[in-house]
Amino acid sequence: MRPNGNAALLRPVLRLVDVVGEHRGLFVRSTLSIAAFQAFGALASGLSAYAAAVLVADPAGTGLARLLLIALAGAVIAHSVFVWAESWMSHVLAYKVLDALRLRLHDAIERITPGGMKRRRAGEVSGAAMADIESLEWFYAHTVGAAICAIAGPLIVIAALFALVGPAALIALAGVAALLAVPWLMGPLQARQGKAVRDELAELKAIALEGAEGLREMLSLGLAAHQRRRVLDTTARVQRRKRAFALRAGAESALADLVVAATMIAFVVALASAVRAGSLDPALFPAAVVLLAAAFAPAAGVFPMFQRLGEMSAAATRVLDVLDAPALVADTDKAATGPRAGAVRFEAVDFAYEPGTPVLKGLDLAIAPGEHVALVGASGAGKTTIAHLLIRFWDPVSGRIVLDGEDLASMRLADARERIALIPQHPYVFRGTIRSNLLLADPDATEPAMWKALESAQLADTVRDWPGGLDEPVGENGSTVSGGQRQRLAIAQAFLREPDVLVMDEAAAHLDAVGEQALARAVAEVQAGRTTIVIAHRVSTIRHADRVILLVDGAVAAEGTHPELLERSGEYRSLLARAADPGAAAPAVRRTTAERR
Ligand SMILES: Nc1ncnc2c1ncn2[C@@H]1O[C@H](COP(=O)(O)OP(=O)(O)OP(=O)(O)O)[C@@H](O)[C@H]1O
Repeated sequence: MRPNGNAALLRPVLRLVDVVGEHRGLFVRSTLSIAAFQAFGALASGLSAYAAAVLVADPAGTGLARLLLIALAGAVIAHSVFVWAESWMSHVLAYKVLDALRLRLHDAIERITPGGMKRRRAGEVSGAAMADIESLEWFYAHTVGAAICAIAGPLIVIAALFALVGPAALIALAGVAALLAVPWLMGPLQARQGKAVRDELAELKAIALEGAEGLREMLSLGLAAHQRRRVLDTTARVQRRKRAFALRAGAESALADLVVAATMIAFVVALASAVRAGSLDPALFPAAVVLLAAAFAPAAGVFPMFQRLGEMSAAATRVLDVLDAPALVADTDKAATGPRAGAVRFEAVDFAYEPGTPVLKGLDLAIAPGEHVALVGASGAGKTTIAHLLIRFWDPVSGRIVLDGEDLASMRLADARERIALIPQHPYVFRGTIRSNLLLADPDATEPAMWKALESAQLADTVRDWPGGLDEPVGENGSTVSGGQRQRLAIAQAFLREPDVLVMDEAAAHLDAVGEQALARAVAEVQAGRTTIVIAHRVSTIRHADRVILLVDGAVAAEGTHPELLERSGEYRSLLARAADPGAAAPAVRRTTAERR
């Protein structure tokens, strides 16, 4: 066992406990309700046993027996009322805790931007957002109160036992302490085994996902049998880990049962000798035994919490990992006030993703309002980086980017991203319909405005031909729309958003001739009257640009119109030659950023 194993497991869990503190009143009421129903439950058990003993001695049921039965009825009703109250309050609390945790996580994800996600797989983050938050909600809203009562409840019952039977109650105290010690001592082992199960399950999930996503490649490479073996081997490992976990959990339960039985026997023996010695009223004997069982009940209830402590700790660590991630770009409250023309200037911009590996080196670039610029350069030259700096996924290490005379880094993030829009190579299409995706760009867009945007994006005819029209479902991440349609849908969204500056990473993948023409027309429409920076992969786009900027190693190597560059720059000519004849290209030229990620 690692020293302080449980303390280390509890630390991340306790760091988030303030989500309950935000609703202290509700938490206290819910915990008091747990204590109350446990106390009334114990009282009802004790009273029924005592009443039974009294009735045995006085079958007519007069005097004390009648009083005891009335008190018993009262205790049972109070128990039920508090069970109901606790269930109601803990659900309200659960909802509020869930709300608070989701909000914190959402704010953190937004704050750290895709830049901060680079070492985190999207699945890990969404896992933290969904599954981890759900399990933490269970813990904070339903378990922390129960854990407090697991200590407080037995102490109250033992105090009552002490009043009834004297020092024999110390046996109960020792028994409850031993019962709580079982999961506490086993905690670190349980956490290690739980982690092993989760790791193997994650591996199995990844293999299964890979099998589904890479099915075509797997079949064409004849790897189906290999994939089946991987799934079976990992399943076997998962089962082995689960078996070890179950064996330990079973041993834990058996040990707990032994502790309860040993305590019970010692207690009964002690009470029996007290009755024999005449120091205990025999009528109290059954009630005391029943109360001992009632003292164990809340302590046993804390077992599931201990059994999930490792899981809770891992969940809290993953959530904290996201919450603690530093913001890569600082937001301000300052609303942009200046004119909105779409003039962009890079002033001596240096940028590096990793210290010591510069990507942009003293980049100077001035783009006039309404100008159409094509950014070209070999793979890795820094084109996508420029796009990402413009929408502030990162800020420059030094130098500045100026939009209409204002430093982008001092602008409110929401303003900057309203004024500069990015259409990536593979725009994300959200689950829903064409309409719901368009409404994301402008929630107030009217139907005619949506059709107009689709017309301009050369997508209206396609959407009209679909049976659902605007309400055609687009499947998960737009699985039912083609690459070209996806970009045109993003262009339609850009029409609805009306940004001052549009940055577009042109699709590098081969489109069919019709799709290519439609996309070119859509691009031409969306560029009209708007500053546009296109990361260009097609000579047709480059040819139509007002200015072509050739990037080499994060700096401008040449700029001018396409014919000018053809004439002046040997580097430009060889880049175009490589693009026209990919067979001759160095591998780096052909692999795009999207493919590398
Ligand atoms: N998130 C990142 N973390 C670390 N390095 C990165 C990251 N993104 C890009 N780079 C590196 O920065 C350099 C510039 O990349 P960038 O994506 O801007 O090039 P690019 O010109 O757009 O290339 P492509 O045409 O292949 O898309 C490359 O060396 C790349 O490996």
